[in-house]
Amino acid sequence: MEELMSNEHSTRQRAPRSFPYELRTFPCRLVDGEVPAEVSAWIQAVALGFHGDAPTPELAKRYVECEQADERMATGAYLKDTVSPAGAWGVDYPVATYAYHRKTLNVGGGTLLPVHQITAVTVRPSHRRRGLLRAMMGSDLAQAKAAGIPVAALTASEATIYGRFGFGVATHASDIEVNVKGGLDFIVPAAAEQGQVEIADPATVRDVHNEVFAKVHAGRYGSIGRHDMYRLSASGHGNYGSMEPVKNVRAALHYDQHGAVDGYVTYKPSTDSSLATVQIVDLLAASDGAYLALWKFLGSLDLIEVITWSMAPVVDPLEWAMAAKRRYKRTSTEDLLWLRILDTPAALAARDYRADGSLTIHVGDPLGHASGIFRIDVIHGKATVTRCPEDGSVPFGLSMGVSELSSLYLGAVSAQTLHAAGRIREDLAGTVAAFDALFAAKESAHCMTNF
Ligand SMILES: CC(=O)SCCNC(=O)CCNC(=O)[C@H](O)C(C)(C)COP(=O)(O)OP(=O)(O)OC[C@H]1O[C@@H](n2cnc3c(N)ncnc32)[C@H](O)[C@@H]1OP(=O)(O)O
Repeated sequence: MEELMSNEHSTRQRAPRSFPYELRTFPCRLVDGEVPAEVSAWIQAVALGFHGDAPTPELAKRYVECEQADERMATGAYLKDTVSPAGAWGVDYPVATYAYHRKTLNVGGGTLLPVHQITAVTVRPSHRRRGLLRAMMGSDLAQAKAAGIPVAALTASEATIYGRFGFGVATHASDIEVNVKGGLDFIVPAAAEQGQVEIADPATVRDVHNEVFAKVHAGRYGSIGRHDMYRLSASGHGNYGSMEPVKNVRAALHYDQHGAVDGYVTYKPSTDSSLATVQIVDLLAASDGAYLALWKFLGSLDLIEVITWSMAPVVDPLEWAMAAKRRYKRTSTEDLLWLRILDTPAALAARDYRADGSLTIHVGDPLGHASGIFRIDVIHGKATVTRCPEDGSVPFGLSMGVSELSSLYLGAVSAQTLHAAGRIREDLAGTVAAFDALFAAKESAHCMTNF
């Protein structure tokens, strides 16, 4: 709390610094079937920032085909009123990149909330720490707010960058290793025997991906939309580094009792282990039965001792379904989805609530978008959120920053824990407990999408 307040203070006090850049935003799309020069230079700058290979023109074209399906908008920061030294990249190459696409976030109760997904953030090493990220983020969040988008989201390369802009960790994912030597036994075998699992060509996963993901996304609290490249990377048909099919990716589909595909797993042999290890590339399941059946299938792979997965849910039914719980090892758990509330009343009203009640909170936001005093009244699980005057006439029970509210939003952490961490202040006794009772989620949020 103190830190958030001091951030707010330091933002206001920041001395003006020279900013010899111009920000330009443009759609990432083909024109007359070709990659425009501006988009091509932007793609090269992104690859530089993430230490990737320089994309060939063919590869760049495939990227853009995906990105235009997402209606992705790119921003570049360009040096103005100058020329580049001889031999260096010209001023047509952006010194910083940033992009967004807009999809939806499952906030419970069947609601898919519009969300502004930020990605491809890079700053050229020779221009870092001069305020380029701050400038791009500030202008983009303001435009997303003005466009009526209630929440922004990203997945972060480093955990220390985005809190200052109001983002908070909203979901986690675990790296797991499941020992399947001799097969996987389940406490209730029938739970893993629903529907049918059969091997398929990975190209089939590429083709059914969007349909299967839509089913999973609609039912999975915390799920965020996937960009078009996902159907390629999930099926081993390409990624931002290459569009060459990965030859050792295998696939199995799950069919429900009506024969409809409602899940799949893609997997490949792991390269970094002496054990007979298989690594899950992607696993989607629209029902608990499909999920366990796909794991039972993985357990039946002969010659394999260990299955690894880097996107397992933090609360994983598999762990509790297995006869030998100790054969499930969670090797690490990290933040995955970061959210940033832009419109507090809209975001809080969209959420699903399990209990009724009322409370009033104060939210601080260094960028101003989400700040204010808000009264939350939940009746029959639906919230009405009212902005209150900030003239001292309305008492509030809790004070927090927008980063904290964004972490509380889907239940990644409780108010009690953030209070114990010194990050929220209880202004009226009992409000921390009241907040947790009101915001308790019926399940643990899980996001299956890295972007
Ligand atoms: C959503 C995504 O795309 S995640 C991928 C992010 N990109 C990368 O990791 C690629 C490599 N890194 C970079 O390109 C750059 O270093 C960036 C984008 C992380 C930062 O860009 P910069 O232009 O240097 O940041 P900028 O000068 O605007 O700094 C803004 C603030 O963030 C802080 N900051 C910037 N980078 C970091 C970092 N890696 N760790 C901690 N703090 C950081 C700065 O100190 C500054 O703080 P202040 O304004 O509170 O004083």
